[in-house]
Amino acid sequence: MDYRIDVEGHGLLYFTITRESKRNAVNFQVMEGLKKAIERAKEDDIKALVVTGEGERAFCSGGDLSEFHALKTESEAYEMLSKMGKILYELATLPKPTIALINGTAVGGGCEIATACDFRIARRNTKLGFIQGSLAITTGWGGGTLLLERVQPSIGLKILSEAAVYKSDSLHSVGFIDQLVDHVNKEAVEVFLEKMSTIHSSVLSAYKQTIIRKWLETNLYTRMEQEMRTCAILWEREPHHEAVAQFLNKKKSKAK
Ligand SMILES: CC[C@@H](C(=O)O)C(=O)SCCNC(=O)CCNC(=O)[C@H](O)C(C)(C)COP(=O)(O)OP(=O)(O)OC[C@H]1O[C@@H](n2cnc3c(N)ncnc32)[C@H](O)[C@@H]1OP(=O)(O)O
Repeated sequence: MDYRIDVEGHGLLYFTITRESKRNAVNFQVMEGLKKAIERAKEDDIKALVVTGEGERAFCSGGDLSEFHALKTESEAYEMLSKMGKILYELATLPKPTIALINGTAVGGGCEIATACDFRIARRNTKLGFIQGSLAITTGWGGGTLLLERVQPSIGLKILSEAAVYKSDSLHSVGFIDQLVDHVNKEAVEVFLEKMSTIHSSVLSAYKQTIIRKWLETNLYTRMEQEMRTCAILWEREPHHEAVAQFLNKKKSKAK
């Protein structure tokens, strides 16, 4: 199984990607798992959903390039991108607090998953980057649109356009990371939620609904879907296939 769903004390539901050797890259099984976790999190006994990755090296390295490299055309790419895009929209609009517990490197779609959560707790000095630009594509799971909802637009646009890898500390200073910690563990989540957990869940849900209402009025899903379409167009083009081949060839030459 490429993921785990655990319910911890205090009604916290943890979704963990368990593909440490692949830096917790997202394949179709992980997508299905995240969808299940979101459905489970809607039940009354769950107060908050936490998304994380197994091990200390990576939170998530984005889409599994060895698996998704087989998708060549715009429509093949759109099918995959929109599948995950819909899941990230569901995650963003879950009427309960959601937290990305960033235990290690988060790049590409890994940053999109983190952005779909309400809050981000990250290990100090961890690397994060919306690196899609370096693969000649844009964000494709709706995470670029969500980033522009989370941080000041000029900062979000700079982060997306540079396609660079930043330290968690610098993304904390621009408000993308909510809490830096030395040790990424369940205690860090409990400390972060300490005050919130004393508040009745109907109040937390009502506050979350205020942001969801704004997103409904500003057609968030339509904007995310436009991002998926744009990414699919770029995906089909040669520069993207060349960039992915370069990553996969590096892997082959490392193995020699
Ligand atoms: C597809 C959706 C799209 C979106 O809409 O957002 C994206 O997500 S695009 C972005 C895709 N992701 C990437 O380009 C990241 C690729 N990975 C890396 O740059 C690095 O692996 C890392 C994440 C910075 C970690 O570096 P390091 O700790 O040095 O590990 P290795 O590079 O040696 O990787 C170990 C192992 O894991 C495999 N791996 C890592 N990331 C992916 C991935 N995204 N897809 C598939 N496989 C991945 C890597 O190939 C190594 O495998 P082995 O050689 O078999 O050990």
